[in-house]
Amino acid sequence: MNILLLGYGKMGKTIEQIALDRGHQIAGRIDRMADPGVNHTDLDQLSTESVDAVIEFSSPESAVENITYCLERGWPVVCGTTGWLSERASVEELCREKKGAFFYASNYSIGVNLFFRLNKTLAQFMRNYPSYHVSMTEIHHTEKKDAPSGTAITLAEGVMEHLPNKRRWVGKETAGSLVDSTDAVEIESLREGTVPGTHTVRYESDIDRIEISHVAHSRQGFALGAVVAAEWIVGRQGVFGMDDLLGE
Ligand SMILES: NC(=O)C1=CN([C@@H]2O[C@H](COP(=O)(O)OP(=O)(O)OC[C@H]3O[C@@H](n4cnc5c(N)ncnc54)[C@H](OP(=O)(O)O)[C@@H]3O)[C@@H](O)[C@H]2O)C=CC1
Ligand SMILES: O=C(O)C1=N[C@H](C(=O)O)C[C@H](O)C1
Repeated sequence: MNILLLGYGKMGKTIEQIALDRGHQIAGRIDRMADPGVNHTDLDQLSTESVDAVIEFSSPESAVENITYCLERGWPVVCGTTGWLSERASVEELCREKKGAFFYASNYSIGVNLFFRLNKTLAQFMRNYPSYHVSMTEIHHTEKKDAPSGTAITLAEGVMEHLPNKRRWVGKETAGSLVDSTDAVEIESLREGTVPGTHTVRYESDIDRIEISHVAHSRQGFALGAVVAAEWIVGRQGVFGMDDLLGE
């Protein structure tokens, strides 16, 4: 399969290695260009048939433009970029309108997706124990542009699904300035060295603490999941996520 890489940074390079190991070819590698027009000129030179699927791991500012371009060209897109989800509805709408294929996951690692399920199950248990206060911490490398991480937001959404008194999430720094944050899941974002991604969900009472954590040792799991999603999306039409790939 011919894969176009949009974003050729830490993730793009890891994905390339895994894609080659799995027998795929790289149709192109597009990284940041000073002038966005230059970027598209490069893409315009690729024939539609030379790309079977696009894997997009760029930046919060460029993701929507990149995805839109690919959907217009009829290329299936697997996107891992975080920090752009306020525009998710319009991207998904465009995908349906174009009868295209779009796959998004805040985290492509199988382990994290198991952790998402564990998080929901734990939240279901905790529903009957309101003396426990839920909060989260995510730790990433210092180059990360967005906070909280996309994964932390997905975890907070999983908690909100099962704890009726939690209706939104807030960054820890904002929580302190709110008059009332009792209806919010507080997320602390820490940036340290080269940490690939650590997420902790915590339930704290006066008596004790229950905590679950996922610690990524490298970017391999994220990259492998994205390549598997690209293999899976070819020939499909619609808007997809990891539950479609892994089975509910
Ligand atoms: N869903 C998941 O499983 C995972 C998601 N991520 C997310 O993926 C994204 C990328 O992460 P990572 O690779 O670590 O980040 P990097 O900063 O290492 O790489 C991103 C690359 O994209 C380039 N870029 C910027 N603008 C464009 C553009 N318009 N078109 C193409 N490329 C562009 C950047 O160039 P320049 O440096 O010049 O700006 C950079 O080289 C982030 O949003 C991150 O949160 C990361 C890991 C896992
Ligand atoms: O930027 C990163 O590195 C990561 N981003 C994703 C996120 O925001 O959740 C996934 C992973 O944690 C690594």
